[in-house]
Amino acid sequence: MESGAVEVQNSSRRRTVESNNKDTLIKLAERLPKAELHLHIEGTLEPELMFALARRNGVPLPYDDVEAVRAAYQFSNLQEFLDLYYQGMSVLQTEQDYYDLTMAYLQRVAADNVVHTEIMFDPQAHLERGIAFDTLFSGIERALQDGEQQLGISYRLIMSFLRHLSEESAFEALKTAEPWLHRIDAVGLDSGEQGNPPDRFERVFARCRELGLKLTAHAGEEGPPDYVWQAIKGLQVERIDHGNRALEDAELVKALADRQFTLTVCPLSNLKLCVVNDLKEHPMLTMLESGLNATVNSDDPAYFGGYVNDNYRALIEHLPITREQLHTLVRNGFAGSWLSDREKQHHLAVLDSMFNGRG
Ligand SMILES: Nc1ncnc2[nH]cnc12
Ligand SMILES: [Zn+2]
Repeated sequence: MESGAVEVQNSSRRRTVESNNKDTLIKLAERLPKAELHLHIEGTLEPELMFALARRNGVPLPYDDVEAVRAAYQFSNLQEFLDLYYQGMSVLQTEQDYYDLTMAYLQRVAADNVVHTEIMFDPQAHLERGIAFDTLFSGIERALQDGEQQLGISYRLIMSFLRHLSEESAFEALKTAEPWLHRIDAVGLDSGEQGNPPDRFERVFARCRELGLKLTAHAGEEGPPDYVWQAIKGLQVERIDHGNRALEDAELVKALADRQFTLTVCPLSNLKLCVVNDLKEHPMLTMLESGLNATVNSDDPAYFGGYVNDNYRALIEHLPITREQLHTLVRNGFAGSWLSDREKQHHLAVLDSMFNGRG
């Protein structure tokens, strides 16, 4: 055979081997037990449920059908998504609506082998529509309790403050939540990042710390590395949600790596919101190679086209990720969770044995 033809044959064989390896890795990722640490429950509202709840509650929707809703999910930045996200959640009115929303998410991720989830909810977005805290909280919590019993998915609850609103509004939400605080594990900070620096929320986060709540914040999704510094120094968070833009500041990367911060990274969200232009350019492997404890999460799966396994699959398809790196990512999910040390050790041991071929 001509040497050119041999080369073509070799390179096509190489591609087949690579794609077989990727398929094997995807199948492994799908069946591994996983933790999800970055999930907005309101972002799990699938168009079908949105329509069902709109009908149930007599809420008008500006769409003719579910296809029209899906077609509208084209975003060029975070704010364009947030506008539809806040509009979509207007169909949530009763305790049963919040239950149905949460249970649908749990049933969906049980199929992805998620065994632990730490979910965020945005109370201000519901309180300002006249929904009582008890209504939303009871529905979400009842589904989480049923999910734990029926599906074996453990959970933690994160109450998130909306950063486009004032710190005073965050304090009001905290006051409203007081009777339920012993059933809430952590607080977070989300919504439009640009122009809404973490510093503005230092006092409310200090108060939450005093109350014994754990702390996290979205930072470095669209906002500059300085917002990540503010989150770790000013708010004194224990985790960073997203953190992509931390990579622009070598000193910050070193600080996050030295202090073993967990970053809750969301690949399909990053693609949909144009934080990255192509998944081939996603910084996940750079994060791992820089010693950052990155994890894989879905953020708002109903809006971004995928749940946890879809995010793993997308990463494996687009990046030269190794089996060891997959192991690290799934491990980081449990290690960075707010499970007890004993629970973490249990999950990590199961995971390690699956990777070592004994699972
Ligand atoms: N990706 C995201 N960033 C900031 N706030 C959000 N609220 C829901 N999803 C969000
Ligand atoms: Zn988020």
